[in-house]
Amino acid sequence: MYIVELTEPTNFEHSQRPRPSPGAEEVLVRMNHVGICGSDIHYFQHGRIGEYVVESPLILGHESAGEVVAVGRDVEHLSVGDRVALEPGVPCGECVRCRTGSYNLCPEVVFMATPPDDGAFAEFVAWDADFAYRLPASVSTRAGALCEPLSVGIHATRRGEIGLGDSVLVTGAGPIGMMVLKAARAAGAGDIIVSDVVPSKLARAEKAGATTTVNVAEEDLSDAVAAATDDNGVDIVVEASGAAAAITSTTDVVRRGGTIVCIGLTQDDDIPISMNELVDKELDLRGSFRFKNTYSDAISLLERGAVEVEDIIDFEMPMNDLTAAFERAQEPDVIKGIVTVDSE
Ligand SMILES: NC(=O)c1ccc[n+]([C@@H]2O[C@H](COP(=O)([O-])OP(=O)(O)OC[C@H]3O[C@@H](n4cnc5c(N)ncnc54)[C@H](O)[C@@H]3O)[C@@H](O)[C@H]2O)c1
Ligand SMILES: C[C@@H](O)[C@H](N)C(=O)O
Repeated sequence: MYIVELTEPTNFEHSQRPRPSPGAEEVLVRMNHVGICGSDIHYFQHGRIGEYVVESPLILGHESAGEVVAVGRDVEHLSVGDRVALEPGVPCGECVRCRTGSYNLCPEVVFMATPPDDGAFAEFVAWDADFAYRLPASVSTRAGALCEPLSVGIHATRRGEIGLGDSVLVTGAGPIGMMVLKAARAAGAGDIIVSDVVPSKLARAEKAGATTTVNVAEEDLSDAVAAATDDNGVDIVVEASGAAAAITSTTDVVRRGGTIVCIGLTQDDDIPISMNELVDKELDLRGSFRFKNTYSDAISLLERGAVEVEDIIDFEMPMNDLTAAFERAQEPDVIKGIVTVDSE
């Protein structure tokens, strides 16, 4: 089968590998669409993210969907021909985190495109059938691939307990911030303010339902949030930029008794947060890591038309042009690039 591997920073090699056979509890999926995520780009540029280092050739890509072409003997809920979205992390199922319902925190998880685990820029992927979700006829494999970032948005929305009428600030209108915006809207949030530094992204956030947008390169975030909330601050801030300034501002722009959810990962771990505001305003500060139990809900939201995801896509390019696709995905206006997987 045709695969593309990252062999060293900025170098993809196109090659062939034997087609895998599905294990008893696996399905073999012929990939159709794979999204390019910021973490793929980071591995492509630097060959590492923190302690995760690409030490041997690695297949990137973890936002994926395709068609089942073979099923293992113990798989009953999927059949050849089903179109599926693949949840990219398969937890061990046995550790205390898995057994207590937080499988997204399993330290033994096999997560696509996180060294040493291969991802989905491959013609075929054999995957645990419990983490392959059938797509209804109305949901494309393009949208199925985007169930992954949508899942990040759903999980953060749940971490923030965002509900009916809540006012929300989402910092960052990249793919993750856009998915938080969409999940928060679907959860019934009221005013949703979105900040970024790229005007075209803010325009797209507005089109996707942001009630206020703030270009923090030109406007003061605190002033803009105060103006939009009668000086109260928002009920919930979801930090989805990883930018130090945005992280530091969270305690200022949230209301007394409000909640801050941090999704953004940063290059610099040493970012100031006001402890006095945290205590005096009695804030809840919560991390949000990947997702759990989100895929079925993501697919249901898509099927019912409660959430649209394809509007974040800027371009689609074939896997045999993967380097060009990764270069294009780094352009400042781009939110999401999708790769179509064909035989070479
Ligand atoms: N916790 C998780 O499970 C998880 C999952 C995926 C991504 N992430 C992290 O979430 C963050 C967002 O991911 P992404 O793929 O959307 O990244 P991205 O880089 O595509 O988007 C970040 C956006 O933030 C904007 N930005 C820059 N400075 C800003 C500022 N001061 N205020 C507001 N916006 C600003 C950028 O212009 C960009 O549009 C990254 O840090 C990523 O590593 C975390
Ligand atoms: C969750 C996923 O999108 C993220 N890039 C990760 O590797 O954790």
